[in-house]
Amino acid sequence: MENLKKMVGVKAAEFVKDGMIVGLGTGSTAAFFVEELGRRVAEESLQIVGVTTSNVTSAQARELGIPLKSIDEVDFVDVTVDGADEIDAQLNGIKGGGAALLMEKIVATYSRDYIWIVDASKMSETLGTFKVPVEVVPYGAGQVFRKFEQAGYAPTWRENADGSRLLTDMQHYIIDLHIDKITEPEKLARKLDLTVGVVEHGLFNNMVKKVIVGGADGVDILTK
Ligand SMILES: O=C(CO)[C@H](O)[C@H](O)COP(=O)(O)O
Repeated sequence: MENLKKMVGVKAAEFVKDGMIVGLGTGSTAAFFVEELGRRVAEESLQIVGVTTSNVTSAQARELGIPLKSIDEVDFVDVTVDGADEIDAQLNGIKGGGAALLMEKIVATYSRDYIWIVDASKMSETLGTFKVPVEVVPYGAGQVFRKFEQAGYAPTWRENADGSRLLTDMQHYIIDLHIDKITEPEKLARKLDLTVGVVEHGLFNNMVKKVIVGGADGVDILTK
């Protein structure tokens, strides 16, 4: 599995050229992409500026010597490469397994090209195998949780290893929704968008342009 993640991370780095502003995703797969960019910065004098999607990725990029800017310091991002938790046949996806969905969605929104890198186990016909993370402001979060219970979404709080409630980099909570088959991801996204207290959710519908999938037979590139 680690080999597959590395393979797609290195492949995605081929889309990064000198002078680009690059969105740096979050997670174990995106970390291989960032690592490869760091190698090229050090060994090949690759000139790029990174815009990161989490504190963890910022720390990794700094360690590797990749120059960084915030999303507000750039006009746009040339290309963002990120992982995903589940992708359906139409290339809609669920993200946020690493609790970075808000920053990830903001950076993706201002990116001219947006690429996901995954191993083949993340691909499915219909979304729903993975939980849908929803980022909520702490004030009134219990009310939002109850609303999700009443809607039949079987919500759970995202917690740290010690059982305390996880706070995102943006100081919000995550409520995970367990919905079996999400046949209409756009309808669900609209409902979540309209829920007061919800900052963002992990449904990334119609956003990605390319998916690089690593499997036993090598790398496959799916485009939209
Ligand atoms: O959305 C994310 C973080 O919020 C990650 O991209 C997603 O969870 C995939 O991570 P990994 O590559 O470790 O499986």
